[in-house]
Amino acid sequence: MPNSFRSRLIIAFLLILTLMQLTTALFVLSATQRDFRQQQTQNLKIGSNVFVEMLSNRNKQLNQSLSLLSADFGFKRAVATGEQDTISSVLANHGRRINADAAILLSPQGTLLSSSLQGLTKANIDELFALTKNRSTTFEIFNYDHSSYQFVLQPVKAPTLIAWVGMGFAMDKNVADQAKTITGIDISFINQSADRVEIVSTLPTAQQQDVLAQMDQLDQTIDVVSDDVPLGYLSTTIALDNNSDNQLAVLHQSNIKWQQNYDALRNNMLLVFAITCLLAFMIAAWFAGGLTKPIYGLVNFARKVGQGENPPPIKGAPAELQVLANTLSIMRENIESRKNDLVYQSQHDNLTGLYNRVAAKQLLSQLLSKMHGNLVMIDIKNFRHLNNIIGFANADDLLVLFASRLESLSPTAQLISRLDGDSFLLLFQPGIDDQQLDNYLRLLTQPFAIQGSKITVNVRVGMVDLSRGYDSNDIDTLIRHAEIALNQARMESLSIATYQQGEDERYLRELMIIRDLPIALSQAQLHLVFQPKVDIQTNHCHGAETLIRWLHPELGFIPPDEFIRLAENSGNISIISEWVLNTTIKQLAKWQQQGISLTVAINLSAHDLTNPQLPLDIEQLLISNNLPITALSIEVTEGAVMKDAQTVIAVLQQFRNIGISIAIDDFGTGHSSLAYLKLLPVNEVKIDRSFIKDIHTDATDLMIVDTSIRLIKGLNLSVVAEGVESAEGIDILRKLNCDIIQGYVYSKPLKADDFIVWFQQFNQSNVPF
Ligand SMILES: Nc1nc2c(ncn2[C@@H]2O[C@H](COP(=O)(O)OP(=O)(O)OP(=O)(O)O)[C@@H](O)[C@H]2O)c(=O)[nH]1
Repeated sequence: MPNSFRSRLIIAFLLILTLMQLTTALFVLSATQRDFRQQQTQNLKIGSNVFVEMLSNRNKQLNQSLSLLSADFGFKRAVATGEQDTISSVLANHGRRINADAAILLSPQGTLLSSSLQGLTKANIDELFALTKNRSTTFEIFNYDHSSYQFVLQPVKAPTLIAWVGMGFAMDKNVADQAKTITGIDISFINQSADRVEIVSTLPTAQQQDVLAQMDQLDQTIDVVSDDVPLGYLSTTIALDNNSDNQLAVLHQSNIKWQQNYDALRNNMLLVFAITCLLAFMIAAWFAGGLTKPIYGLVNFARKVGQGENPPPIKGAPAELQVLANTLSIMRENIESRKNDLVYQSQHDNLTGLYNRVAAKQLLSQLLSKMHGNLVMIDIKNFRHLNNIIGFANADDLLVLFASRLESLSPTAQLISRLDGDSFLLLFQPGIDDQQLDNYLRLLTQPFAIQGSKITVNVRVGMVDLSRGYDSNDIDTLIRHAEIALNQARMESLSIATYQQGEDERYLRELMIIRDLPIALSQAQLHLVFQPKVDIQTNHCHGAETLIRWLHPELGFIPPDEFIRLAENSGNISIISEWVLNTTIKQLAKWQQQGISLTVAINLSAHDLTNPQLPLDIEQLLISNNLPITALSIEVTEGAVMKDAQTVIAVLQQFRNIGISIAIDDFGTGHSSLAYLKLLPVNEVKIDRSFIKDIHTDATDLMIVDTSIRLIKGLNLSVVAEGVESAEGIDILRKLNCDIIQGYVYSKPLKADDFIVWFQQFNQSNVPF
């Protein structure tokens, strides 16, 4: 079945038409057939009546002729006198006059007196009398010698009955032809007896035989018509004698003419049918073409809409299709607009309307064809805190104002995007110089009016110089470099940091260190070493400073400064301090059990020093390990104290109160002043190695250390010199009245077991340096 609408329409049209035509033809042909048959039957009936009438007329003719004969005086005398010649002559003359085929004279008793029929028997004569006596039809047929005769018998009276005279016509071919001439219908006379059947007919010989062969199909009721006896004829039968069915007249109405008419009608109808079909096909094709053209137009229209095109409106289409096309157009517009919305949303930040990270990356890859300018990442400092203070909704408003200010400031950035939270990425081409950036940031951080209040924000900036060479495949690298720079600014508390070559590797290393630190603790990659602290006045070692070491499986030895700084920045320092504290105490307890008493100093970070609970926890730990409070001392850097001096001093005071000794580490390297020392509850000050290591050669260092020792001593604090590497150094420091020395000159930091061996040997030998 073809698929196209047009073909289906044509087929449907033709099917309907064919069905209608076939139905009509069926009705017409069957009505015609019925009508023709009725006409045939009617013809047959009329023919039968005419035929019967014809026989009746002939009967009358016979009667009249016999009446004249029996009234004829000469004839009566001849009969009465028995004049045989006269009788024969009169009978012959009379018979000839009416063309009778048979003439007989019988005595009143039935004896044959004269006859034109040879061999007439007594039985024949009895049959004739019987016919005459039982006369009931308008004619009587006498069967003689396998032939039928229409026969009439009348009495001859003078005045009494003197004889019977009879005459008859043979039912022969002439009669049949006559009847056919009058009725136009073929006729057959059939005479059947026990031994033979005779037929006289107007039909051709072949059909005559067919009739005889089909005798059993003939119904002898006059009104009943038999079909196809013989083939191509309707036949009706008239029984000629009353008593038997031996003599029949069968009328045959040929239906050839009717069949020809019928065939002609059928053929004409077929012709009309064919022509109508052809015409119908042409009309259907034309009509379907007209009907489907706008539909195909619509299909094309829909296809183009489906391909995302905007096709022109369909012209000349019916209103319904026009509505459909318009609906499709509207649908396309809606889809387009929704797609645009989606594209916009996928590229823009919902809150500020700036480009988002995805769009920023795409745009950067396009804009980076010009290899110059600066990529600037701006982050609002402590935005989390600000969120908490002014509330999320107000912080949102602030971000919106911040974003629109970014767009309004000069120099105008080619790309302004919000990467996430409080982080923005800007591309300046052809670059922004330091002064312009300072100015830009100054204007950017002007107070924002939020709910009637003025909110000031501080920002930090990570910057990348694009002239270093990035291409469109390096966008992720480029953004990471900006993040590294920003992170550096965050770590180093700078406002602006610019990415330097190589920082990427450092950044990755640092990320790895930060990531691996917690694992390192649980997998025992960290261990403690102990560096002796020797009292140079007594030449005795009372204790050591414990230092942490990390042997990373991939990076190897990681300097403690590096990972401690990273742990501090990443907020992991407390887990290191906790580990150091626990491990040291465990080691001290072990030594204690071995009868070795000494004081080990641990380093605490700025973060640890803001925990007011720490001194009590440490005290508790010492007690629970049966260690004296003097077993542990703490070292803190100037920097750690300065970060939050008030809180730290309070915590230090607690340490002091419970009897834990406190040392200020790396003295001289920070920006603290001696004035602070006075306020700090410390016992000891450690002069940084940078002043000590060259003390025997560098007069300035000597002078600084001398002055420092004097001042520290003036505050009643012990002095520790770090990084002493030579015996001269010891001598000088001893002369300068330094109390304790820590350095390679005695020992580098040692693992616990090595340290304790060194410790015992040193104190036993007690050899002065
Ligand atoms: N109001 C608001 N806050 C957001 C939005 N997106 C992220 N934030 C918040 O922004 C803060 C960003 O935190 P951080 O990246 O630690 O930023 P910070 O507090 O400025 O920290 P530093 O950058 O180190 O100074 C988090 O508290 C987020 O919940 C936002 O759309 N609206």
